[in-house]
Amino acid sequence: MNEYTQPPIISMSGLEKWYGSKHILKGIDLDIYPGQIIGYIGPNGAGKSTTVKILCGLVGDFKGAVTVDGIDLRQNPLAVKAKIGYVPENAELYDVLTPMEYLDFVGKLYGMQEETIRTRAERLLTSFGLGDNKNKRMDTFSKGMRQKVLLIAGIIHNPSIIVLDEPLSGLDANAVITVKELISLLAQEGKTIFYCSHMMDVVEKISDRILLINEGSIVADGTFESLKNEHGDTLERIFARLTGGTDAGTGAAQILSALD
Ligand SMILES: Nc1ncnc2c1ncn2[C@@H]1O[C@H](COP(=O)(O)OP(=O)(O)OP(=O)(O)O)[C@@H](O)[C@H]1O
Repeated sequence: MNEYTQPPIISMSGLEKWYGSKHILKGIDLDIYPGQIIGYIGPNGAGKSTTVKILCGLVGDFKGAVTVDGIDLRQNPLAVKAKIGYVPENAELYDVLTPMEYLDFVGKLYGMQEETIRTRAERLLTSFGLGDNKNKRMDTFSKGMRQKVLLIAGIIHNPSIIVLDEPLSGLDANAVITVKELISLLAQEGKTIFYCSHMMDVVEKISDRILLINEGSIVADGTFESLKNEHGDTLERIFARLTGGTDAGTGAAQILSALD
């Protein structure tokens, strides 16, 4: 199973997005193949979330074409949404609900049977250490607990593509390990993972293909090994070199001197 034997599961061509006069995405052409773990990295404001929100049908009014498993996003957004599980970075949860109620709501939006939702929700909540909290209102939850519920909501319908926007923010070290492991297992099952993150060490380890976006354009695309051979030894340095960033020492020194 690789890019040469199967058609792409996600195809973007000439993808452009403007917000008012701001040109956010400047022509993205990408073919992503089943089972790939894509690490999508780039500086703040580069366009990562915008790309994935378009892919997930949450942002419209774009130029270019997006197809998912051969389905055109513009023509059939509902069919595309059914194939994708989206885990946003900081979503508003319905705080007054319990995880079980929230997951029931989400599962029904995906047309799942009540019994399947309940069984899966209970098993997933237990796996994430939230079994004892499944019937507690989420307004009492910590950031990490909420993030876990969002993760579960993103995968409960067993989608073939999972899009994660900074899924590890707020998670403790144990949960980070669980999610990293989960991403690998999901990919082994043939699911495609599209993973936006600033955590270079994690991206380096789990991705089999890294995409670097800078100012709305993809400036690097390859395995970590191939990027390393071409651009530098660590993902942090590759990132800094290709996005015109300063090295960490210089940046920190500038901040400190601004306090003089
Ligand atoms: N709804 C919106 N209206 C206007 N501008 C927006 C909107 N959403 C995003 N932008 C702008 O689009 C640009 C790209 O934002 P985006 O959230 O895609 O970046 P990102 O790469 O995900 O950044 P970060 O790493 O900070 O999450 C930013 O300049 C942002 O201000």
